[in-house]
Amino acid sequence: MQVELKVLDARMKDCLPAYGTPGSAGIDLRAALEQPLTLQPGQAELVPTGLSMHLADPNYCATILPRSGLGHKKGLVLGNLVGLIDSDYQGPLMVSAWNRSSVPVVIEPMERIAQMVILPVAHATFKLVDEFAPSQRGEGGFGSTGTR
Ligand SMILES: O=c1ccn([C@H]2C[C@H](O)[C@@H](COP(=O)(O)OP(=O)(O)OP(=O)(O)O)O2)c(=O)[nH]1
Ligand SMILES: [Mg+2]
Repeated sequence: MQVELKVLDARMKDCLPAYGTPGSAGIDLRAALEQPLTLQPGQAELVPTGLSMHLADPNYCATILPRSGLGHKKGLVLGNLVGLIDSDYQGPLMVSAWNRSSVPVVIEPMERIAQMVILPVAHATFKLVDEFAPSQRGEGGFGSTGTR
């Protein structure tokens, strides 16, 4: 699919979003910062990506996810846990960077801090009923199947 993209920070022209390998699901997003940003333990800040994007097709959305290495090793994850980009959103793409670790984390300008995955979306309509057709699970949930 082709998606319209605007470069809001001229530095991004030299590193337009792209899949790292043919099999990559995510596109890394960079921090369009003027100077390094230090996040204290527990601190979250909105970091601009220097880009805006218009998916336009309501059958798709984009999600912003942590990068595994940063999330696991440094504790740099997302303040909203997962970012959801609506197909009609045209504003600046932002990353809520959250330092969930117990030591300060420094984000360098243009560092790849998160990744974006574009996903299909189903739009439901809801039909009110009094009873559901029986299913194997029924109302069991929240650990009802045990751990082994
Ligand atoms: O990590 C994120 C999450 C959201 N957005 C933008 C795109 C998205 O389409 C819009 C609204 O996001 P969402 O619906 O999750 O936030 P909300 O708090 O419900 O705001 P709104 O009332 O604007 O829908 O904000 C980002 O740039 N980065
Ligand atoms: Mg919303």
